[in-house]
Amino acid sequence: MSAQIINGKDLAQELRLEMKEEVVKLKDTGVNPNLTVILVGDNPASRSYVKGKEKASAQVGIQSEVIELSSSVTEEKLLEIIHKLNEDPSVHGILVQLPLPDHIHEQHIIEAISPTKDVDGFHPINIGRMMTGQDTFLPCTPFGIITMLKSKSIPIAGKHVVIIGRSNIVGKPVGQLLLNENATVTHCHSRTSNLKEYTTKADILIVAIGKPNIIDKEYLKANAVVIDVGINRLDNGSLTGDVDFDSAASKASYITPVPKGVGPMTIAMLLHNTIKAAKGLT
Ligand SMILES: Nc1nc(=O)c2c([nH]1)NC[C@@H]1CN(c3ccc(C(=O)N[C@@H](CCC(=O)O)C(=O)O)cc3)C=[N+]21
Repeated sequence: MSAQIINGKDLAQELRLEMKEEVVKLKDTGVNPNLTVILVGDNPASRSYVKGKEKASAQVGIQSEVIELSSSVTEEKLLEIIHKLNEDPSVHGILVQLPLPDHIHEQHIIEAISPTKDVDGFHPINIGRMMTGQDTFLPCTPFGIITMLKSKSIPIAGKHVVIIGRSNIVGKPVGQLLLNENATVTHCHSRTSNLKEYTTKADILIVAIGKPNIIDKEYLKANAVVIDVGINRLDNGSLTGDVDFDSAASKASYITPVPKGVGPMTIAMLLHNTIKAAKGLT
């Protein structure tokens, strides 16, 4: 193995310690940062992510509330709850855990959250601000990825970044953020023909496919930086990424593991956004 591991768990811990001090100062000014999470239904994965958010919030002194709703809740009822939270000055950040049940239109929910409390960075206003390079809430996973690259002083400007995946929460925004950092960005996806032709030209490869261990060293250029955004739960209960870690690590210069990679950074950036919201900065 030759690659250096970018440990997101350790970096997230460092960031939480810094944020903890910031929260102490905020509290001295009479502001108690609050993140309210809405969890609909009882998908075990969603529940476990929400637990992670609660634990991380507690560590930095952010008050977190979880509103649990039955999977049969109506869209109307969910919208009503969001409107109340929008009006509540003690709530700084609102996060509706995705995915939602099929009878609820995700986009209606995302657009109902006040852009000033949208700590996920999913509201079209905040996406538009991100696209035009303005200060706003950045989507947590892309923001976490950029923070990991910067933590190792990995150059971005002028580098060729290839992204596999085009979701609204990872693939599209991470490309935009890296473009803002002056990278040359290529987006690949399920309809890309001859994927390897692109990935083997990547200085930085970001993998967000959702299939366990499918990207190995054959897809890499020598000394590439590999960021694995996949979170796949295997039948034996273990968690694995989209990248075949051992194979890729033998050829890459830097690589993120799963677990302890991008996941914990996503949560750290959510806390960052909540503090930003509590300061009233957007
Ligand atoms: N509105 C919304 N915002 C989200 O940010 C959001 C969401 N919905 N829905 C689900 C996805 C997924 N997600 C993760 C966050 C942390 C870990 C994480 O910390 N993972 C640990 C392992 C956790 C474990 O062991 O289960 C790790 O990779 O080391 C994973 C996944 C946030 N999401």
